[in-house]
Amino acid sequence: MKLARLAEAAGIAIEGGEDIAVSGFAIDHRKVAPGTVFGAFQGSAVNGEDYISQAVAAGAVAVVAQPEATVEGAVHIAEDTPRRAFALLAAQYFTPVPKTIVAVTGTNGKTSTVEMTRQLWRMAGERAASIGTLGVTTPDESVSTGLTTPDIVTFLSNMSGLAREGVTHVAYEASSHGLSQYRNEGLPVAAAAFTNFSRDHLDYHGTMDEYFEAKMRLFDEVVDAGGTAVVWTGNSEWTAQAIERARQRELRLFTVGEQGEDIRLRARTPTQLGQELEIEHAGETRKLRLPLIGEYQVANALTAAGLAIATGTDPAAVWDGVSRLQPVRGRLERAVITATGAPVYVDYAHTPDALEAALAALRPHVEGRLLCIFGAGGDRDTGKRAPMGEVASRMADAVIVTDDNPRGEDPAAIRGQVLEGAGDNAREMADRREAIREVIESAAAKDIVLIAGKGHETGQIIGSGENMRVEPFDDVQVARECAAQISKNAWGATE
Ligand SMILES: CC(=O)N[C@H]1[C@@H](OP(=O)(O)OP(=O)(O)OC[C@H]2O[C@@H](n3ccc(=O)[nH]c3=O)[C@H](O)[C@@H]2O)O[C@H](CO)[C@@H](O)[C@@H]1O[C@H](C)C(=O)N[C@@H](C)C(=O)N[C@H](CCC(=O)O)C(=O)O
Ligand SMILES: Nc1ncnc2c1ncn2[C@@H]1O[C@H](COP(=O)(O)OP(=O)(O)OP(=O)(O)O)[C@@H](O)[C@H]1O
Ligand SMILES: N[C@H](CCC[C@H](N)C(=O)O)C(=O)O
Ligand SMILES: [Mg+2]
Repeated sequence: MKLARLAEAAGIAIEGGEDIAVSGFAIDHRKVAPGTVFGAFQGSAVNGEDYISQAVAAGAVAVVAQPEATVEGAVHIAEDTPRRAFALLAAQYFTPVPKTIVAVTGTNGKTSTVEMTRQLWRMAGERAASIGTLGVTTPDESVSTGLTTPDIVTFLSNMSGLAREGVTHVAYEASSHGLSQYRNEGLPVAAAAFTNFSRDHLDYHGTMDEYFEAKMRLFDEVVDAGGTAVVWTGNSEWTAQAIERARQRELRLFTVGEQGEDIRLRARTPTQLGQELEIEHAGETRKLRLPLIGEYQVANALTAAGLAIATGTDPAAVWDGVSRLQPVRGRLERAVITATGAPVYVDYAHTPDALEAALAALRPHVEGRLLCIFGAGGDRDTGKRAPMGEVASRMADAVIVTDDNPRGEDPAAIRGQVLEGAGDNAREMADRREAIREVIESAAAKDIVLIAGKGHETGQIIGSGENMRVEPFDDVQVARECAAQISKNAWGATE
């Protein structure tokens, strides 16, 4: 494909390029091969512009970079927002793409919502996939990408790969990092959802307002003009602002929730294994059985239903699908029931709001004590730690603060910061496996155990840079091993 043609289709002005053939795109100079367009971006760790000459030496035919950057020996595509221009250009190269694409943003619930949207489409007979924290999930397999929002080249090539496999519907998760770094751009996005907004990632965004602005790029710029904004109507001021932004862009507004205009949640009754919902849609009231526990999953399931309906799926098939939704890996996943009969749940709550939602989800099912084990990640927003301690202490009966990916920080210092917000019912225990073992051992028949923070993760990240190592650790698996070991001991079996 010729550079000039790609640029023209992307609406980017360049001089020449008629004879230059493009054979790929890269944002890391180590991935440049002859014929590559290189995106040189200023990052938070290094400046990609420092690698331009090495990229050209490796065969880059064009470099998308700020006007001030020096490019010799290749076409300089000079743009003030090079990440955006690069995305638009690359999107012309990675084709075809699935015909129906939707995106989900919000502090919590993105992974659950994209996964449920995928399930609803699939049950309605579409070939559907999702992209997010759990990786790329297609009708045939699930492959992890490492990040919630992959880099732009991986993202676009995944999208066209999915289209080539015959996938027609994709729901992707738009994290605030991904949005602010233009990691998913350039594709037609028919509908975008906003789940909720609360504290996280202030290490990166600085203030709540800036964090919100990053998310709002989804409504302001990424979703198609004339597309749909699906908004879960929590009670927060942020929801109202998101609705206002959708109005300003003249998007079709589709609101969901207790105050929802399009899908109204009229009643919710927890049952032993799920919940009964009464909803109103298109002037009709209907009762649904959601086979998942937790109020927060109602928000995600109905937001997913909104996305499916907004993209033309038959509502009858959507409502039928809601009653058959499968649990999302690591989100209130029941790992095991202890020998005494206490269920042990694993959840990915890693913000104060999510921890509150997860504990609130379990509370109606608790007849004895609610026991909670969690930690906070290193090299991440430090200000969320004490509020997480406060929430856990307030909502659970007993709390153990342990380690969760300490990365480059001193784990004891992280635990200390969490404990600053916690009360007398909380204590610390560095070793996560030990903490899980002890709680499972002490859990009585009517207790419920929540192990929060790592969800689907399969490793404990310790150290950073060259000293970084990942020790295998899977909360679900560890809980099962501990429960099995304890029941074996209880029955007097020998090793
Ligand atoms: C802070 C952050 O988000 N960093 C991400 C970002 O890096 P950056 O653009 O700042 O890159 P940088 O490392 O400073 O390098 C600048 C540029 O130079 C290039 N480079 C760099 C070195 C070199 O030798 N040659 C070279 O060309 C890099 O490819 C890059 O284009 O872009 C990189 C490529 O896309 C990501 O790998 C990297 O994710 C890091 C590893 C990370 O930990 N990100 C986390 C915080 C993250 O993004 N999380 C969110 C999830 C949040 C949530 O779910 O709530 C996510 O979407 O995954
Ligand atoms: N709608 C919701 N409201 C409040 N909390 C939620 C909601 N959905 C999920 N949570 C909480 O957040 C955790 C993470 O959920 P999920 O993975 O779906 O969110 P996410 O937005 O993708 O998170 P991340 O930013 O890490 O990718 C859940 O395990 C649960 O504790
Ligand atoms: N995507 C989130 C996940 C955090 C999960 C938690 N286990 C941690 O490591 O903090 C982040 O990168 O902040
Ligand atoms: Mg996610």
